[in-house]
This record gives sequence, C-alpha cells and structure tokens, in this order.
Amino acid sequence: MSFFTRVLTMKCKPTLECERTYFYQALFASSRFPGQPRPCSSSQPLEVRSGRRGAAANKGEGRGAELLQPPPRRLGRVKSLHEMPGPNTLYNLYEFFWKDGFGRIHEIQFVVSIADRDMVAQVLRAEGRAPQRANMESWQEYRDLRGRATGLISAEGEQWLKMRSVLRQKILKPKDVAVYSEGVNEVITDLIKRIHTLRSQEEDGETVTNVNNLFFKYSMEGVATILYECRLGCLENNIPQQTVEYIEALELMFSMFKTTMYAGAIPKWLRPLIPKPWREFCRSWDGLFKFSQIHVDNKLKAIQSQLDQGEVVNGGLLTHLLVSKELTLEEIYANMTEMLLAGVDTTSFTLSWAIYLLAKHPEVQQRVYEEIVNKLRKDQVPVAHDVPKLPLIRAVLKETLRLYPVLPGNGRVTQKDLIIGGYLIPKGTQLALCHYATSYSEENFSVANEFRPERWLRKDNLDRVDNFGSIPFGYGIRSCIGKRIAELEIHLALIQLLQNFEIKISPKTEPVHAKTHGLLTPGNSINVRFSDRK
Ligand code: HEM
Repeated sequence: MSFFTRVLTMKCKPTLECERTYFYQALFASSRFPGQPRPCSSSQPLEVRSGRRGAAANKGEGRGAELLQPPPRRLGRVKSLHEMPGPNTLYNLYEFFWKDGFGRIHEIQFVVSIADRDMVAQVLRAEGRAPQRANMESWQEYRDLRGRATGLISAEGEQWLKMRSVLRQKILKPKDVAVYSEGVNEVITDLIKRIHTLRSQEEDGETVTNVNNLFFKYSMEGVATILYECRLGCLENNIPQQTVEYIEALELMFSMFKTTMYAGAIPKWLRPLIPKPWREFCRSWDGLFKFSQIHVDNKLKAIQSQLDQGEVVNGGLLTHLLVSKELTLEEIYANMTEMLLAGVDTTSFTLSWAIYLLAKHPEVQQRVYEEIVNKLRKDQVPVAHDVPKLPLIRAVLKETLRLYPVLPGNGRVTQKDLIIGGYLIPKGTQLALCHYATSYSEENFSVANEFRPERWLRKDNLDRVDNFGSIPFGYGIRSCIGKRIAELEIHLALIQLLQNFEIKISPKTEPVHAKTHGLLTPGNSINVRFSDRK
C-alpha cells in the first residue's frame, strides 16, 4: 500500500491535552483515485466534534441508527474535500523523512483520517457486504507474479466473501475456538517450562529479559497448534530448522516494514534503479508461503493415509478445509499464510504489553490474582469455559488493547459517497480510522492515560461497556477473524502465568514507550521478574 497514493492527512495528538481532532488536507493527488479533487494547501486546523459525549457515551447508551446520519449541526452546507485543511507536500516530506514519521505513524496518519469516535462508528456502520480495507496492490502483484491465490487479508469483493463465509464458520465465535483450549494449554505448559529455564540463567534467578522474544515463540506455537494442528517446536531449546527459516521470513517482513512500504510506493518503472525493496518483499513472502505449504501438505498426506486405511478423519480448521474442499488448495495455502502472518506478532506484542502493565501496576495484578484464586479451584488449569468467570482478566486484555492497540489505525476505502463531519467524501477515498487517538481521548475514556481495567467491567447484564473509541480488532463484517483465537491464547496464558508467578518489573527495564514498526511495538526491551507464588 503506497502512501504516495494517499490523499489527505491529519495529525493526531492522542494525549490528555488533545482537545481537538484535526483534519489536514493534501498529501499528494492520486492517480488511483481519479474522481478526487486536487488538494489545496491550506494549513488551518479544523475543529470537528460530534454528537453525544462523556460518561453516558462511554457506555454506548442509546447509540444506534441515528449515527448513520451526520449529527444535526453538520446538516448545513456540505463541504467538498477541497475545503478540508491540511499540511502541504513539503511539510509532509519534512515530517516523514526528517522527523522519523514512519516510526510515529500511530501519531501521524494520512489519507482522510478520522479520529472522532462517532464518525468512526458512522463509517463502519454504513459499510456494505464486502468492505475494502486498503489498496492491496503490492500484495496482489506478488500473488499474480508467483501464481498464488489471495487470502482473507488481500482478497476483495466476491472472492473475499466466499473465503470469509467458509472460515468464519470455524473460528469466529468463542465456542468455535473453545475446543482448542487443551492444545493451547499444552503450549502454555512449555511456556512456563521455558520461563524456568530462562530465569535460571540469570543472576537473580527470576528475570526474563525481553519477554517479547518469549511471547513471540509462544504465540507462534499457539496459533500454529490451532491453524496447522501441529507443534512447531518454537519453545524448545533447539528450534527446528524449518521453523527458524519461517521466523527469519517473518522478521524480514516486519523488519522491512519501511522497505515494504516503499515496495508498494515505488512505481514499477523505478524498480530497476531501486530494486531492493521489491526484491526483499518477494523474498519474505516466498518464505512465508513455503512454510505454510509444507505444513498444509503434511496435513493433507496424513489425512490421505487415514482415508486409505478406512479411518474416520476428525480434526480442526485445516482438516475441515482440506476435507470439505470448500476452498481450493491454493486458497488454503494463502489463508494459512496470511492468518499466521496476522496472528503471531499481534498476539505476542499484546501479551508483552499486558505483562508490562500488570508488572507496573502490582495493585491491579493482586486484584486479578485474587479473582483467579477465588473463582478457580487451586491449581486448576483453566479452559475457555472458565474465562467468563474471570471478568477482570478479560478487562485487562481490553484495557491493554485500548492503551496499546497493536494495529494503531485501521482503514476503509469508501464504497459509496459519504457525508462525514460535514464533508462529502467521494466513493473510493482511503479513510484512516485512528483508534489509537480515540482510545486516548478523554471524551471517550475518563483518565484515559491510566491503566484501569475496571472501566470495562459490567455492573449488571444491562450495562454495556462497548465503545467505538476502542476497536482494536476492528468492527463489522471485515473485522479480525482471529479475535477469538487471540483472546483464547492471551486469556489462558495470563491466567496460568499469574497462577504461577508474581510478575515484577526488572530494574533493568527503562520506561517503555510505543513505537510503530508496522505494528505498535514496545520501543525497548521489557524485562520482568517471574517470582514463584508462595
Ligand atoms: C491481539 C491480537 C490481534 C489484533 C489486535 C488484531 C487486529 C486486527 C485488526 C484491527 C484487523 C482489521 C479489522 C478491520 O478491518 O475491521 C484484523 C484483521 C485480520 N486479522 Fe487480526 N488481530 C489479532 C490477532 C489475529 C489472529 C490470532 C489471527 C489469525 C489466527 C488474525 C487474523 C486476521 C485476519 C485474517 C484479518 C483479515 C480479516 C479480513 O479481512 O476478513 N488476527 N486483525
């Protein structure tokens, strides 16, 4: 996806002082959006506020179809994109290339950026049957080049609808993924063993440095257990070579974040002069596809041999896909590749942030621990059905994702003309939905900068704490299909980690700030002490 194709830009300052939502206009006019007006160069910020605010709004009370209409004060003259103010091209170049804008994309967002909760709700509630997130041209180009299929992330239109309707049957609901509890718990047993090994290598016998390395391995092992129905050996002392190669390809994909952005941004005719970004982009995808193909083929062989012996074939998602043949083999490769890509770092960074926050807030950790002790039997290994008994654990995850939404913004390409904030946004415009900014807005969440999981607890069955200000998994028909998998992996891991250890911040840890590196990542190592529970 190329930022040169983006049309409008905005700077979000998601801090306590942030009182205003700024729309800025005009990065570059786009040849891919021919219907759009050319930008102008006004730089006056525009205050855009909408509808109801405050505590009642936080609880989602009374929100409904009225949000599809622009709030009344915007019903005056509808303005065009020409009139939307924004910084000029020079300013954008300065911001991106001089002030490390790529590393601060969670603060600086481009395109028509919307950092107003009700407007975000308006966009998402108005979407059609096959919403488009962003221009995936470079992903599509790679797939065409190698004769590969698209997966859920890169597919559009009818193709996407077909795949989504097959995959959603197996992993979209909590009860669908509950069956994977046992497999995930086996991975957690290995995670805990690994913590014992790692901390025994430290002087104090308790510290694990850079916990994200560990959680990366846990997440990869966990998601592969569900997707490929096999173990990869990520948490072993000697990781199998195949898995090492996959991790390298994944690292390349993310370490090349800026480069892969350039890969999409650099026009094809410039590639002979600047070949590296596109070459690395392809190399990384080759590695990711190769790995998935090996595991899918292994499963296929195993199924075939069971069938040859007249056995009944049972299994999880992959078995279902291979047996039912609702997707072609190439589509299965593509979806397994894209889901594994989407499911590893997202989960591991979220788990790292959750552990960091719990270590920094021992009083919250103690309350969560007491809830676990009170609601589960001593030493009980939790399964998915136990999680609803532990509302605080769920609240910890929600609050972690509010403060550190691993995907700090989301996107939609409008599929019809929309009037938003008094502006006519033509069909085909790329929108950036800035939920990092809305998550920190004091209007959506009181004491927004603080870690307060309790804000997510329901007082009774009628109490709703949903909030469009924080939608870390997206919303609607195109929302994250792996949400329930991620929740299962994170909830079960947090419960067992707290059952086993008191988690304390290590003196070796500097305050950790978020950095955008494709995803919202910890800017420096999170080092924590895992002390045995007495
Ligand atoms: C904490 C963990 C995760 C977070 C915060 C997260 C967040 C997101 C977000 C924000 C989107 C875009 C949704 C939208 O456009 O409305 C998304 C899409 C997606 N996610 Fe996740 N995700 C996580 C874990 C996972 C896992 C574990 C998997 C797979 C097992 C996964 C697979 C996908 C896929 C395939 C899509 C594209 C869906 C589509 O276009 O139909 N994600 N995710």
